[in-house]
Amino acid sequence: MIEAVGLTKRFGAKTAVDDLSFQVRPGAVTGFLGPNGSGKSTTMRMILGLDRPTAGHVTINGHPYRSLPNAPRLVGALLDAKGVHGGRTARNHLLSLAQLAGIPAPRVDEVLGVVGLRDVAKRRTSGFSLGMGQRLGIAAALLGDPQVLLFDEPVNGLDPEGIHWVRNLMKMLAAEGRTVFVSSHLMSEMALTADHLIVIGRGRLLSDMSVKDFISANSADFARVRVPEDGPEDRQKLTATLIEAGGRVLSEPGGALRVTGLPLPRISELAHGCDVRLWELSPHQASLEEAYMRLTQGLVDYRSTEDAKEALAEPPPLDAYGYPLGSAGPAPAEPVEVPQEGWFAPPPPGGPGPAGFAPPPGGPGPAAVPGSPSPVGAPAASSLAAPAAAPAAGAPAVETPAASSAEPAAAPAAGTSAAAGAPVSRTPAVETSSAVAAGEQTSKDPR
Ligand SMILES: Nc1ncnc2c1ncn2[C@@H]1O[C@H](COP(=O)(O)OP(=O)(O)OP(=O)(O)O)[C@@H](O)[C@H]1O
Repeated sequence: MIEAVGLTKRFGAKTAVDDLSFQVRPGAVTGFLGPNGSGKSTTMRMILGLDRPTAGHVTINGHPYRSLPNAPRLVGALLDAKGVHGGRTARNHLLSLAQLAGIPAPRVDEVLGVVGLRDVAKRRTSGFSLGMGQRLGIAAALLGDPQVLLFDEPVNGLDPEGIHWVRNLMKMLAAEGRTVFVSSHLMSEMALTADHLIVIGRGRLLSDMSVKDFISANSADFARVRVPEDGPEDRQKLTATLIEAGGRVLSEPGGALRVTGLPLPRISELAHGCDVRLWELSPHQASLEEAYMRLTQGLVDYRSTEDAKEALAEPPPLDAYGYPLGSAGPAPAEPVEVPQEGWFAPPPPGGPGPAGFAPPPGGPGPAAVPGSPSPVGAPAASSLAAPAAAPAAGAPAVETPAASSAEPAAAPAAGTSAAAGAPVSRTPAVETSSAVAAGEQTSKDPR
């Protein structure tokens, strides 16, 4: 089990990880989600002893990584698939890691087979594609047959077959009782792979719950209602009736109505009562992506300039459910259009989130992006506070090499699977432990 308590990391004035406490339990795949720059990699690096926490601590099976007896056999990690020495063959790369960790050579061939790289085992890694590099990184993580596995964006660059393979691998590792902690930006993939989610935003914990609970806590189920296309007046009549009965009605691009607040049988009765035929009445649940976007949309640091322009728009006044005022007004009413971003999720019943699910202090909280429904009282136009075009300006001084040397001098057992994920051998001549920490330290984009 991985346990973080009050974990905090500051880089100069920048707080990358802020008082984070969570547990990652064995026997499940735990997804680690958060917008770009929210502190996922930094958290993983602290778990692996590659960054020293400014405050708090994190342990694996009760010990800090650096105090673990036989760490390479207990913990495996993929942090940066590009962190391999391009002049070496895949097999030699793994062999060197295995030797450093006291792992017998036959295991190298075994993991090469597991990740599907046996045929290219004798090729130099400099010629590897992104996907092949990912597979090699995963092989390195698996080398010690560890009980605890960390993967930072493992499906990056993989083709659909590769993504499917990683999904099954993660599930299989968890089913064997291992602790699997995996970060990803691919929500659809996370929805299929993870059992549990830890979501952070600007370094702070936003959510720690099962995927199912996360979706229902951050979005509402809705009914899709479709009337015959030749009856616009029927659509209007039904909309007015549904709103009058207490429903919330949004209009989807294809002409269907998205209804929340009324159970399906009630919608059916109301339609019958106002003599409107239905072509569709179906229950729907928001996707993980929609629920995630709803939770984190106010906490995104880096946004496209188009979105930034959008942020200049005045948000519409909203009612207590987070819908634009007027959508629940007296009949006749036109349904309000579903926002077109493609990720709109209706807010959960009763407010912006579950009890105890508070947005970080000072943060805009969920649903604060103008143009999309948000709960009353949520600070608006938060993205103005974090201009997309100037991430570097907002970033504090990147930790200098001198400052980096304040990091633990000895990296976690070089040659462990964890170190394998780091650029251990980026420079052929420099393969010392401290090079691992220093190399990783500077490998991040100075965002
Ligand atoms: N060595 C460093 N020096 C200064 N700032 C850093 C350093 N490493 C990370 N940061 C900053 O800390 C914040 C968190 O970065 P981190 O890489 O942990 O985020 P992330 O969630 O992994 O992002 P992504 O999803 O883009 O990989 C960012 O603002 C980043 O710029």
